Amino acid sequence: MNIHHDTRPMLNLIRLANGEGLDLPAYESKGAAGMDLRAAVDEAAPLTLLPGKRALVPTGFIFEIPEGFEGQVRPRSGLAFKNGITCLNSPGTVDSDYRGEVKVLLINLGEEPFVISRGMRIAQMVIASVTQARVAEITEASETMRGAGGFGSTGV
Ligand SMILES: O=c1ccn([C@H]2C[C@H](O)[C@@H](COP(=O)(O)OP(=O)(O)OP(=O)(O)O)O2)c(=O)[nH]1
Ligand SMILES: [Mg+2]
Repeated sequence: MNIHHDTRPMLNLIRLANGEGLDLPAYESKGAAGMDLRAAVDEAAPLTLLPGKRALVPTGFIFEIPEGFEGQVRPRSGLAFKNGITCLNSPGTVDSDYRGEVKVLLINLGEEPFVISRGMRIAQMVIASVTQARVAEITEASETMRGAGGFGSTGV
């Protein structure tokens, strides 16, 4: 018998009151890296983001990111290209121990007001594995060819 076992990490979601009726965050194509996040703004009160302004937009869900992973909140290129809408803290970091509502910090870098209505796909979240390092203070760094050269030291 052929047993198909889904080995993908499990992402548990808790729907909050403001997420009532919203589609679950979802991968919009088979190979999509990120799941689209929807705006959990009030149906009767869309959010207007004026040029140059920012807003923390709720998603309506608590994400239980599995241990050893993070959620990266990234802009959608279509909104960035067409409307100048991006994530100010891109990529946003959702820690695996965070138990608050995931929110998206959007900024309008465009020239027109942008209206965010309920259910609009405003950003995407990529689940990525994380390595935590141990930290040790030392007095001398090991020698390398590069040394302290950086910020364009190798030329263009
Ligand atoms: O785009 C984002 C970024 C962060 N968060 C939540 C989840 C994350 O685990 C928490 C803290 O984020 P971060 O560490 O980036 O912010 P901070 O300014 O360092 O806050 P804190 O002191 O709470 O860590 O805020 C979001 O919901 N969306
Ligand atoms: Mg932090």
